[in-house]
Amino acid sequence: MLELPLPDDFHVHLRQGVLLENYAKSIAKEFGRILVMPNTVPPITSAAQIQDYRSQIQQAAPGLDLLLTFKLNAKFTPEDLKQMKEAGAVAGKYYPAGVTTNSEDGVSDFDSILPVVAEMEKLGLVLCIHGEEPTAFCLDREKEFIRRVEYLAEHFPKLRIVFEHLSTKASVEEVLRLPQNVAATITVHHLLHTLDDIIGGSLQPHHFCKPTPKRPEDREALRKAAFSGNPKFFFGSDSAPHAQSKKECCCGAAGVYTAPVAVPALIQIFEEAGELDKLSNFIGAFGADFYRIPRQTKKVVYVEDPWTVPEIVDGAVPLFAGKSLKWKRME
Ligand SMILES: NC(=O)N[C@@H](CC(=O)O)C(=O)O
Ligand SMILES: [Zn+2]
Ligand SMILES: [Zn+2]
Repeated sequence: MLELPLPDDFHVHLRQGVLLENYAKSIAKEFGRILVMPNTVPPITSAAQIQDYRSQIQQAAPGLDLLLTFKLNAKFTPEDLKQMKEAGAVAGKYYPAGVTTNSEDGVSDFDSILPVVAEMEKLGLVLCIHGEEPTAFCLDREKEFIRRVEYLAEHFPKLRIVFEHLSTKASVEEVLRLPQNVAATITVHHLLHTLDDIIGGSLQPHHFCKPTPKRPEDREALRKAAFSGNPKFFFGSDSAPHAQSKKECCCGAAGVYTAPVAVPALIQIFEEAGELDKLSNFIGAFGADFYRIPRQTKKVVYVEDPWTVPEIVDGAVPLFAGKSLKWKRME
C-alpha cells in the first residue's frame, strides 16, 4: 500500500472537439490538477479561448483543477497578456516553429518575442518552453536550444521559466547551473526510454515523441534529476494522445499517450530505483511550489494489484499497451 498526494501533472495535452471529453475524463482518474497545453488548432491565444477551453474541460471532468496556458507569439500586447492572465492563464508556452505537433505557427524569430516575455515577467506569468532549435540536427535540437534558455534566464531574472520535457544530460546540467527562476518537467517516458525504444529494433511509433528520447547517459541524467529531491525538477507527463491511425502511418504524429498509466508507471520506476520516498514531492509538491500555488492536501492510495493496460484507450495506444503494471489506485 502506498499513500501519495493526489498527483499534479504540469504538462498535459487534452486536444479539442470530440476527443477532449474522453482525454479529460481519463486524466481525471489519475490526477487532481493539470496544466493544459495550448497547442490546439487554432491555438489558445486569447482570453475568450482560455475561458471557453476551461469550461469545455470542466464540463467533461468537473473535479479536475485546471491551470490554463496560451501559445506565445510576438503579436501579444501588454493588454492581451493582462486579459489572458485575468481569464486564468498562468503561463505562456513557447513553441519554436515546426519542432513538434501543431507548431508550424510557432516562434520563428527569437528576438521578436522578447518584448512579450518582458511583459510576462512583469505580470508574473510563467514561460513554459519546448526547448528545441528547429534548424539543428534532430538529436542536437535540445542541446542547441540551451543558449536561448540561458539568455532568457539571465535577461529576465524574475521570469519563472520551465524547460519542458527534458531529454538530455546537457539540459539537466543547465537547469542545475541556472538560477532559481529556472525549473524543468520530466516525463515518465523519458525516464524509461532511449532512442533504442523507438528505432533500436522494429519501429515503435507509439514511443515516438518530441523531444526524442536519446542516449542511455541522457536517461540516466534524467533519472538522477527526478530522484534527486531537487525542487527544480517536477513531473509533467507530456501525455500527448493521437488517434492510432495518426501514429501507425507514414508521417506519424509525435507524442506518447501516458495519462492512463503515468502514476502506476512512476511508482514502479521510483520503487525499482529504491527512490520511492522522492516520488511524493516530484508529483505533488515541487511543481505547485514553482507555480506558487498551494500543494495538494488530498491523498490517494495505490495498492499492488497487477493489471493489464488496455491495447487502446480513448482511440489511442497508451504507453505499456497490453503490458502488466504492478500498482493501481485504490478506489
Ligand atoms: N511531445 C510530443 O511529441 N508531442 C506533443 C507536443 C509537444 O509537447 O511537443 C503533442 O502535442 O503531440
Ligand atoms: Zn513539447
Ligand atoms: Zn507537450
